[in-house]
Amino acid sequence: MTVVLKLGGSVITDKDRPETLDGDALERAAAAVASVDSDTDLVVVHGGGSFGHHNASEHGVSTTEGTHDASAALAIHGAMTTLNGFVLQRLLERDVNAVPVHPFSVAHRDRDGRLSLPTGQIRTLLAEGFVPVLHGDLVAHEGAGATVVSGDELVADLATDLEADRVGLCSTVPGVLDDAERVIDRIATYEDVASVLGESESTDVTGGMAAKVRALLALEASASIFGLADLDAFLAGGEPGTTVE
Ligand SMILES: Nc1ncnc2c1ncn2[C@@H]1O[C@H](COP(=O)(O)OP(=O)(O)OP(=O)(O)O)[C@@H](O)[C@H]1O
Ligand SMILES: C=C(C)CCOP(=O)(O)O
Repeated sequence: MTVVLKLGGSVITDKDRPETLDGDALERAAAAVASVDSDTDLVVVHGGGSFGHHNASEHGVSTTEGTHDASAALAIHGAMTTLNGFVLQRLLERDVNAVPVHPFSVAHRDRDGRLSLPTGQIRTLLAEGFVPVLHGDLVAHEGAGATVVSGDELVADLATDLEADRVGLCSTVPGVLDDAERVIDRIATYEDVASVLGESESTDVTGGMAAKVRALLALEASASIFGLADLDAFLAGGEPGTTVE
């Protein structure tokens, strides 16, 4: 069983305060990840939250607007590796065999923005009993310098390439909400939800919920979007929150 799990940056950080961790939430997420049985091949991806988005926004960098300035690139990538260090540390404290995989070092986009993410190292790490931990990052982008890649995009690529059985996005909301703030149970087409989908309420250069749903609709496997309270339920095999088919 292969599971790809994204821990939303908005969950594990305080998204409104630059470079501030939500230690309690990260602790809860780490405890949930530690409960996954060792037969499961688990890949964790985390987003940026208040690490990465603020830096990217300050430098005018997004998934389509790039930079050729190495110090800007280092500021954005550095914020993400700092957060990655905190995530790894919390996972290791819970005896999760977590190791980092930094997309900036391995992935790239072509001129049309199409992402290539090699997965040989991830497959090998999984086979050797590790839990690879990737994160939203910068990637080399032909003709644009370096642009942002969101954790959601990485999840979609990984899920396809690794033929994941289950895909989960743990966010700060309990699922995709309708205009009465109720969790929508299932989404089959973008048109079903286009009118209620918005961007993130905080600084977010990668498109918030709308981009998430688009990325998940493109997948073969069905995927769940849920809140931290439902992370245990998802990892235990349930389908909490919103299922994107
Ligand atoms: N219809 C909707 N239902 C739920 N959330 C929505 C909706 N429309 C917009 N949003 C926004 O999308 C946000 C979730 O997307 P966001 O990208 O911030 O989450 P994340 O993946 O957890 O964080 P990050 O991108 O930092 O990793 C919610 O906090 C909310 O502000
Ligand atoms: C802003 C950067 C560098 C990464 C964003 O990743 P996301 O939070 O998954 O959208």
